Amino acid sequence: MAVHAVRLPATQIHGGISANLSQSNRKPNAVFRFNCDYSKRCRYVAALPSLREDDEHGRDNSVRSMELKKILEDSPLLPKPLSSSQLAESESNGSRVRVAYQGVRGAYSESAAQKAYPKCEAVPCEEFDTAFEAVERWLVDRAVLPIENSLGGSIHRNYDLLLRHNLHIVGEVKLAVRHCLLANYGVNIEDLRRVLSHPQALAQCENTLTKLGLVREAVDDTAGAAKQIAFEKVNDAAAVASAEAAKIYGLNIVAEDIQDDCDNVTRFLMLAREPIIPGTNKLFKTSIVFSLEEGPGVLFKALAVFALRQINLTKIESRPLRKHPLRASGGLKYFDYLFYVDFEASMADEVAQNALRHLEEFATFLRVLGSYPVDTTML
Ligand SMILES: O=C(O)C(=O)C[C@]1(C(=O)O)C=C[C@@H](O)C=C1
Repeated sequence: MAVHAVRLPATQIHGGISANLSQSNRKPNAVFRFNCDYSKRCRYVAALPSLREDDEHGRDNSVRSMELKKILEDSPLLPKPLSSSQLAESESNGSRVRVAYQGVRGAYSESAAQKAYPKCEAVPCEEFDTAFEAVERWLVDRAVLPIENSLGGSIHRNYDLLLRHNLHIVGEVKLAVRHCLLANYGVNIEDLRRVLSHPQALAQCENTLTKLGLVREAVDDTAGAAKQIAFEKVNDAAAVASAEAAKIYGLNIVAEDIQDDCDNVTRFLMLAREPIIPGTNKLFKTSIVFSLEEGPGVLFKALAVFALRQINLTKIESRPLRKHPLRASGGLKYFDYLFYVDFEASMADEVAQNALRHLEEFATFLRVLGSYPVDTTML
């Protein structure tokens, strides 16, 4: 068993995090952990004979202590002291980082977590909120959550949670999503009446599912749907999920690439307790959220602060301002909104700082959610 800085009941360490997070909100003692079995180490050290003046072969103490040192250094059971190069490496590949994602094993979000932090320990969470809280309470180091999809659009829940929680966006990762139709072995496509999946996944396969005439049933995540089909051994239903989920839950792929467009990409956000220091050495993006007074042209004016400075906007999303969703004016009621904007510039760029200073002059609220490197990988 790995030694974890945050002690959780075994079910939480191995089985993911459920919605009840009240058990632990302590900070860990150390950020880095060693993958070493300490109980084995104690047994190993105790088994070593104690140092005497000389041993049965007549070797003196200094020779023996060198041998001992070598044994201890070479032992795979003992942790090696961390070196600076290891620290730098673990930061770049995410090793030893615990990353929360929503769903069960085999979910696309798990693949996104692994793409973002290649050697991380991916920790499944029941809900999006749980993943946010797990980071806030130091149960994990990061969360990787979907924010938008090229076919299905925005994942509104996560926009709302970004504002409700105090995490920072430290990166983004784009994942090509290729859906399969999974059923139990022996079940043919003609036997199917129902299909289970995450609502986003069902929406991304709208055309295929309509052609097949299947009744949609929404569940928490794609891999959860696959798990349910396998565990309940149903023969009239299939799951929309990944080929990876088929392997994990022992299902048969009855149809491949069933998404409505071959370019089906989901963008995920990497979230952390602390922001990263924005740079100018690569392409950066900044995400902000703001609200405005009601009135003609106010949104036009807000977006002009970027246009005037040649700053490219990559996303704009509006969400109801939950605590004050309606505003009364002149006997009429207006909806009140929050605007989420992503723009292509780093907060280290003076031009971006000027744009936000300008926006601040008339925005009723403004928060920078993060300034982070753009995911430029080709999909
Ligand atoms: O259900 C999953 O596998 C997820 O990771 C969730 C999710 C989403 O929320 O959009 C992620 C990627 C796909 O777009 C479909 C579903």
